[in-house]
Amino acid sequence: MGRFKLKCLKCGREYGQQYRLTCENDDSFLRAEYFEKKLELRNQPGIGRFHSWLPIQEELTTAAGPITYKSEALARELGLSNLYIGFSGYWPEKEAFIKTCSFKELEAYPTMQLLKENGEKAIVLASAGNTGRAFAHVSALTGTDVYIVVPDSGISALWLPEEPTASIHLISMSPGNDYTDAINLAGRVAKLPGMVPEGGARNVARRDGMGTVMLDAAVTIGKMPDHYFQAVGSGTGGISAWEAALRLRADGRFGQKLPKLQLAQNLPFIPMYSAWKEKRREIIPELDMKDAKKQVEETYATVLTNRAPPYGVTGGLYDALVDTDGIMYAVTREEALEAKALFESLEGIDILPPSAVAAASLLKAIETGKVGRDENILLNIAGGGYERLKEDFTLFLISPVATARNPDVPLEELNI
Ligand SMILES: Cc1ncc(COP(=O)(O)O)c(C=O)c1O
Repeated sequence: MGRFKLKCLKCGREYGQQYRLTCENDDSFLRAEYFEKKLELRNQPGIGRFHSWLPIQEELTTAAGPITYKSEALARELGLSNLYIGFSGYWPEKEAFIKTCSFKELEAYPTMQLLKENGEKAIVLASAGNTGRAFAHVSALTGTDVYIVVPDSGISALWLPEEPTASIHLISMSPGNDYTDAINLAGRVAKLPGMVPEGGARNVARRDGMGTVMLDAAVTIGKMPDHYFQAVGSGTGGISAWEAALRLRADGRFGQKLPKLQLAQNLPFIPMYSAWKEKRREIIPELDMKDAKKQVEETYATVLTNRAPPYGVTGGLYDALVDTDGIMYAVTREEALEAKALFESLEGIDILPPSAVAAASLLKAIETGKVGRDENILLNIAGGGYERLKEDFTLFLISPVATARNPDVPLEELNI
């Protein structure tokens, strides 16, 4: 028996339960409509708790999942009385067991499960680093084949807390290619027979997996937070938080006001910030990311550099920002580094660069009066605990099976 249907957000066309990324009529997002309208927590240790709103049949049993806790030290320092930290990473003392250290693992488990339930064999994705690591880890655990295309800047992020398996096929790109080049090459590889494109933000399993950060926060706090802080590159996490909030609102037990999305990009690469500042649905490359490749190279949090984010598409980040009366921030490298040091010294766990950008945006929001001292604030620390993980695990680098010169190389050359 099915648990959900897919619905096109533009034309309303409905599809049954399947691995589908697009509507046949238009380019809008599809959204999962679950038959369970109330969130009913399952007795699982991690993300599987939120089975009600994950697009899969079988419950996930992994210990990896989002955790939420109320900050004391950072909250005191910032003068906030209800600051909650959503932490996706490794921090066993807080029961956080995401061993690839980012919320991308929350996307990977339901996506790979949905793939399996639909009888598909191999999935193809592009990654700036963290997503690839997450999918490689789940591939190592499940044996499902993954083809991961990563730009040179992301290769050092492709490590695992276990020995890599033959099911992981890593394709690197030579220097000069960025994340968007990796997306373009992955798109071509995905057209080979037997391959399924992962789909990025179009993949409902990815979005609803990431949405569990908001669900966990609402369950922990007892209601939806007033504000949601996250650093964005594609914006998928922001879209996911919004969609999760829509479901929580319809549930009725978690409040009726949608959390205000407060999202950050890292200077100098800030296309969505730049477009949203003018309330434009379109990103205009000449205005919003002039000299994009150079900007990308200069950006501290490299995973936040997507040149083709799902911003203007129906159901994308622009719609999420409009619906939640959202705000975007542009954060400098120095601001991020300062916020990282502050967070780590007060909260006692190391965090990844994008999380530092998110923390810096919270500091800006306080300075400019964009949050009230007593409001419920959710700071999504979407990646962290890497240093903590190294204390407990040996890490293994994944070796590429091929290196591509550019996104247009003949695929035979890659020998995959
Ligand atoms: C730790 C972390 N935070 C934030 C992001 C941005 O995610 P998105 O823009 O897809 O929401 C990423 C992307 O890789 C990430 O790895």
